[in-house]
Amino acid sequence: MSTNAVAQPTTGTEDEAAAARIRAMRERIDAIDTALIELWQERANLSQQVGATRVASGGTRLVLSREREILEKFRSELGADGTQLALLILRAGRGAL
Ligand SMILES: C=C(O[C@@H]1C=C(C(=O)O)C=C[C@H]1O)C(=O)O
Repeated sequence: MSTNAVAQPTTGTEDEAAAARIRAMRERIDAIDTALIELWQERANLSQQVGATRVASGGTRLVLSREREILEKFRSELGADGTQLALLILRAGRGAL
């Protein structure tokens, strides 16, 4: 390896055919992770804008009935992990209370 070579994460197998398949699947995983991060940030920004718009018009920062709907949607699609994920998503959109 030359001194400028970038270290690649190991595939965890010595089998070259399996390693090639793993590398290909990891490309898609990396693309999904990038999309998730972008969507996470876009959603948090939108959620904060909704809250600011509502407060500026005399409303409340949060609407708990709407948050319950979102929690239920994630729970029904993803089970208990969905509930935990939705709680994190909602928290990201709140910013500093
Ligand atoms: C974004 C909103 O404001 C708040 C944030 C929510 C969210 O992040 O989904 C949901 C309800 C509100 O507590 C909204 O009312 O839609």
